[in-house]
Amino acid sequence: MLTECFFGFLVIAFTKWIYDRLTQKRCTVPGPYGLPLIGNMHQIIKSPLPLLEKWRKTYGDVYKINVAMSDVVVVHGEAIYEVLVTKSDDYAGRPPNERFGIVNDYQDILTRSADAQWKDYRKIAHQGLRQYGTGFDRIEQISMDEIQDCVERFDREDPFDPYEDMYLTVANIALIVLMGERFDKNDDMFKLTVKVDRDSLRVFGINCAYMDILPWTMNIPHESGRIFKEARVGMNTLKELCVKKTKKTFDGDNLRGVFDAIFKEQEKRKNTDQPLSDTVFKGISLNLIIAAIVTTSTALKSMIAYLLDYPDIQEKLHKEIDDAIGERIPTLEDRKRMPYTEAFILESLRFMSHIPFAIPHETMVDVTLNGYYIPKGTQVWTNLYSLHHDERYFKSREALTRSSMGLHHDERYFPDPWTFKPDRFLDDAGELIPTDQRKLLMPFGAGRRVCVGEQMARVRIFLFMTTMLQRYEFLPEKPGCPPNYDPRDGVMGTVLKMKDYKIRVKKRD
Ligand code: HEM
Repeated sequence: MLTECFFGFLVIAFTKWIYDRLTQKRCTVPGPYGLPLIGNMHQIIKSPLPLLEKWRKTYGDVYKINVAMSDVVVVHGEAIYEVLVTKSDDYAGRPPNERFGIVNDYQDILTRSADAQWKDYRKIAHQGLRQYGTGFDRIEQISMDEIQDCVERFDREDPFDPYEDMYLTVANIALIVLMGERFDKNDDMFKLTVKVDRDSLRVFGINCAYMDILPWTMNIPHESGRIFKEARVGMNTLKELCVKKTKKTFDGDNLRGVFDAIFKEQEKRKNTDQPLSDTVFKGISLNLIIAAIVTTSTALKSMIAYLLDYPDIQEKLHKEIDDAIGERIPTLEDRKRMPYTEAFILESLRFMSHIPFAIPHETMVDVTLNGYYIPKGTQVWTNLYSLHHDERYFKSREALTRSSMGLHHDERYFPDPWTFKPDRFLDDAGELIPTDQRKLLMPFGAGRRVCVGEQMARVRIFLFMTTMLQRYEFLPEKPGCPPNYDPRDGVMGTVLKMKDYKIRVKKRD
């Protein structure tokens, strides 16, 4: 029966493929040939980053591959700026793939194409996050307690892997910010959050992309199918729990976190012509949880690794912290007076580019990009990883500034985009170069679909890093042997991570 279904599916899929090719106005973007049905999927599953770079060199900044029977236009270089920023509206769709559907049936921010509802969902999330940024002093206090506890646990003699501790701390901080509550690591809510986060990472990785064309494989008993099922059940339970718990304990005079702010908005909209349904509330809640944890914790993991190889950079960070903060607890206000630390964070986000292709976009109308015709409904990947290591822009501060201002950018300097160099984001006076001069740095994406949690992530990273560096000097497990933090050797899943490593710490006087 299973075999018959499979062959039945192949015949239908093949007929559709032929039909599409004969009837549609074709995308004129060039690209490598793939196999029937699976396209180039078998090639990119193994190590997509170097392969996409190879194709860029062959076909140019805009080329087409085929993944799971869909054309995917891959964009590199400054064309990314056109896709994400200058013609943002035209590219602000999301492909309606099967895996996206399990998040909340497209009734959420992350997976929904840009329409009036999506705009409204983003507004609701922003309102909540903004209130947190300005109003919730208590949250800052509890988050800092959580970070301090984590940093306290680093006080060990033996070498240790800092990641798990940081990951759990970031997860708890996300829950504090969103729900206004600090959870015990053994609390069911906390354990479920961590499980959903880890399962979704596996489900949305490139090696589960085949489920988009073979959705029935989600239901057959095999390893990925099992994870998929667990992820779906976990997500449903978690979002249900978040909304139920928020409503049950809500006190309008004492907003505890972002979900309270969203619930308040829901109450306000009751009996209006724009109500906020529980389904959407759940979708937004789940988005904010799953997007917040692994991104921020993997970023912290790489940041510590760079310090181990660059004692001089670590020394500059220590000095800035000593001068600007001293021994008191770091605060958000300190960021303004700490350009070197900010440059270090920007360079770290550039260097690893943790979400290498952003999240897939889709064209909302027929478009022309670099002279090629791309029909409405085509999937588009913006290769931020490649952009952030593109020698045309990241070889020197001058090149970055010039290209960001739209001036010529094709001179060849010595290649150093693979060198970790916070100074590239500082001017001659040691101040952070203005945002409009680093437009091609887009670790959070840009334009209409820019990351909703950018500010929250940057604040968390700043507070975490300054608290750790205030207390310790970070050293490699074996003197003179820092871990391999080269992104080209990173582990590629939904996010790009470096491999695990151990550190030693020395308490600072
Ligand atoms: C270092 C941490 C983070 C990085 C590097 C990061 C990066 C990104 C990127 C590249 C995108 C895709 C943009 C696009 O589709 O073009 C994105 C989207 C998103 N991020 Fe983040 N993110 C981080 C942290 C967070 C946090 C803390 C939250 C929530 C509190 C969050 C919530 C979201 C949401 C909801 C979207 C979807 C936006 C949309 O589809 O309109 N992210 N992020």
